[in-house]
Amino acid sequence: MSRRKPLQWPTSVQFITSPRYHSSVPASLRTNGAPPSLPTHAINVRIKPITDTDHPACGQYGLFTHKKIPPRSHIIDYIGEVHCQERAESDYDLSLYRSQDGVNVGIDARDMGNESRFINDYRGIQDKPNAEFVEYRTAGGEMRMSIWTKEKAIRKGDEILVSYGKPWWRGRQ
Ligand SMILES: C[S@@+](CC[C@H](N)C(=O)[O-])C[C@H]1O[C@@H](n2cnc3c(N)ncnc32)[C@H](O)[C@@H]1O
Repeated sequence: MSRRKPLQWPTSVQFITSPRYHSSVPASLRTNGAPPSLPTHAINVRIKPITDTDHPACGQYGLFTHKKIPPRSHIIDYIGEVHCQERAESDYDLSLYRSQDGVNVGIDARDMGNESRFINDYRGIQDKPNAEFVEYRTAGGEMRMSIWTKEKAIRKGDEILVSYGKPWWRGRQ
């Protein structure tokens, strides 16, 4: 489905609404073209610049709710370039899965992605994350990473915050 670019979308990043496969991904690990079972985009979120000087990502962007999102609800899929490379230099790369034959598959939203690439880590902002990553498989068998609210609703206007995990931060020390 084609969609208009969200407000605040950076010109240097391609806005995409379905995963792109890098040539490093073997055909056996690619989509079979079946549609996703969950929407890959979110209508209840907005990308906003962070101007609060107490926020550790001040000067960057974050993703905020535009409407209250109930507990245990799908917010958005993490969409980007699916690859089987080492991309330690990308701050937008997350691990999707490790195949049975030991191939690591990642999703890198540095150069292309959707609104989910603006979700910050909770550290230094809130006591705990209000959202979490959840892996799932589409009806066609394609692995996806999605972001869901946790046990509490996220209020309208709040920043969506996940945990990137300790290894992510260790890799940047
Ligand atoms: C996936 S991006 C998140 C979106 C980013 N803020 C932006 O505007 O593009 C990850 C980067 O956001 C920043 N970031 C996210 N959470 C942070 C936090 N809790 N403290 C400091 N920086 C954070 C770091 O620069 C990190 O490399």
